[in-house]
Amino acid sequence: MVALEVAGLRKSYNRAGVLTTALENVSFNIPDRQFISIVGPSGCGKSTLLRCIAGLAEPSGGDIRVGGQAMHGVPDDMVYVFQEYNRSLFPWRRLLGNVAYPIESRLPRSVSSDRARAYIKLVGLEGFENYYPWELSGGMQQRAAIARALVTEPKFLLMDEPFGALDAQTRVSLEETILDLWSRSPRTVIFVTHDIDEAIFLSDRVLVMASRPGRIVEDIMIDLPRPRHQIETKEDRAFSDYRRLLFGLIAPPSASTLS
Ligand SMILES: Nc1ncnc2c1ncn2[C@@H]1O[C@H](COP(=O)(O)OP(=O)(O)OP(=O)(O)O)[C@@H](O)[C@H]1O
Repeated sequence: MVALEVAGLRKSYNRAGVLTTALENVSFNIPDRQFISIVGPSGCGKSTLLRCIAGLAEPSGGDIRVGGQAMHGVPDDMVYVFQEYNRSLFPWRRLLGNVAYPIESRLPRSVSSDRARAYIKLVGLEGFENYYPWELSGGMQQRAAIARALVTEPKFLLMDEPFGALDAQTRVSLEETILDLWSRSPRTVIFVTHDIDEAIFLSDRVLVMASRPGRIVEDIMIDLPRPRHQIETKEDRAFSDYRRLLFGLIAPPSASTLS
């Protein structure tokens, strides 16, 4: 079943009379529960595309349909995880209060608290329920932001460079966590990243964008077995073939000819 349809999407920004076409004629469908990454050079419109899908930016043209329905405003069953984890948590709330926040007004307190504790455990933060965000490391804060996104059990998880500000080791560990969460409860994920290896490692499919205007130039199915492993998967010959293909599509010609 198609979870999301994007057809002829266009988005332009008018800033002080200067018109920037961030997206031009972007079209694709995402089946239910697919894990899809969007890669492309800086400024090609990845975040703009994600923001339009999330209802955070108004398209200038084209259609976005969620579950077959035209989208109006911010869809209920979609959550967004940003790169800036330190700005997405409430500093005055402890971890448990932060994670329970999206569900506490619509569920009895004991239910929301139990569910928040379950997600805190799933992201590996059990024992830290009473800590404030500023008492947690960057990786732990991003885990908390992921728990808070998932506690609503959304159909769609949208992530914009969620691990971009983390060190390499923390990033690897969070990639494992996201794959583990997704395998337990597959949902439609749209994941924006600059990192080609990360996109291949996580995804069922990678959309490649190019700039000026922002558009999709390639749509690649990633046919690697799951579960995936940091060592075995990345040593797979097919992984390096995808890597070479994507690098050639994204890197400027001078970089791809360097030896
Ligand atoms: N609010 C805005 N007002 C004006 N122009 C904008 C705005 N947001 C984005 N743009 C422009 O739209 C284009 C696409 O930007 P966008 O942030 O979507 O790209 P990106 O691929 O996510 O970039 P990066 O990888 O560097 O985060 C860029 O030229 C950018 O300058």
